[in-house]
Amino acid sequence: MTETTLTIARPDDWHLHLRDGAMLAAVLPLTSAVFGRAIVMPNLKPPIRTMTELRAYRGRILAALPDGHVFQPLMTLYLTETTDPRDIGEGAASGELSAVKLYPAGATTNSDAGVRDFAKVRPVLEAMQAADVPLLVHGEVTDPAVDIFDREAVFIERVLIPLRRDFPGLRVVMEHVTTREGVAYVEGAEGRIGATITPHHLMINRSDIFRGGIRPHLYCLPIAKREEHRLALRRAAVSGKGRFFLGTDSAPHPIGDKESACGCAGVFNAPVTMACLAQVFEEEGALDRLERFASRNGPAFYGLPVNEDTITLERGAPASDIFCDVAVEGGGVRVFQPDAGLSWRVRQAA
Ligand SMILES: NC(=O)N[C@@H](CC(=O)O)C(=O)O
Ligand SMILES: [Zn+2]
Ligand SMILES: [Zn+2]
Repeated sequence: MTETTLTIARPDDWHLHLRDGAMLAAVLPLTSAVFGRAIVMPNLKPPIRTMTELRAYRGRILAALPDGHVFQPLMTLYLTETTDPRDIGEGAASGELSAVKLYPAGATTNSDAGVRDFAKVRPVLEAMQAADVPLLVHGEVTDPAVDIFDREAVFIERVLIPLRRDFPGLRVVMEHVTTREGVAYVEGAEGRIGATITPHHLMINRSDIFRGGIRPHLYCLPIAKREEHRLALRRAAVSGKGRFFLGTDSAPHPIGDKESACGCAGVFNAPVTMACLAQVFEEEGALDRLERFASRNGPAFYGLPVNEDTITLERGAPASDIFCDVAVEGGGVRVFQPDAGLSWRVRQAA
């Protein structure tokens, strides 16, 4: 008999963009209705570079939480060539700093303040290794000579392997892994490494971005790759292996910024993440391993307890308005919509 409901420990999102201001207020409730915690990305304009900025941003997130939502934002600092190593020690000691994010300068949305010269951030990486603060990497090289579809694999060879050799005790997460090479590296590497996987990279390949015309709402970075890579990501996600866990990379942008002559990168999936995952895990015959991917492996990697309460997924079409644009002053945000539709939904509290 096929299951019609699935109850799992409340999931967490280990890679989320909440933005700020009106956008934060519009998108946060869609995450906090379902997820217990999220690693909040620091690529605001300007980015979150100091513990003072981090505390203020955390306060704005908590202030934007709807009544009745129990949600813990786990805060990150944006690594720059001028990051103060003392901020790392202070943030780790107080428990306010969950991780530090490395954006190679120019790699993605709001990454201009990122790292160009890795020698300049060595003292910060040393402080992180000493205080056991994880380094989260946007793993793409920015060398324009490297083809966009190869940038993740080249990053592993040119940046990640040497960096981990120099800092063998540093905990590292390859964020939004998109390739067979990324999966193979994370599976085989020694030491403490994990990888987040997004729902959209489990559902689309690069051809989908151009199916019937150019579809800017499927454009994100790292860009979706060939089908063989999507299948490798699926195998990793459903494997149950502790190194792979959910990071939605839900990245809202105003529709006008995506539907543009130079559209920006990011897929907004927060309202449909768990329905998408139930679909993927069912297709893979692995619904029994969804809880590990979404609720257990992440806390284990970050050294946190699994959430004590649960959510229930049920078979059935999601509410008809789930794909409606999310209203934000100055223009809406388009929700990720798989072509095949969705046949699971999160049960709403009675
Ligand atoms: N993933 C994306 O395409 N965009 C993210 C940045 C990022 O995670 O690289 C964003 O902030 O919009
Ligand atoms: Zn990224
Ligand atoms: Zn991201």
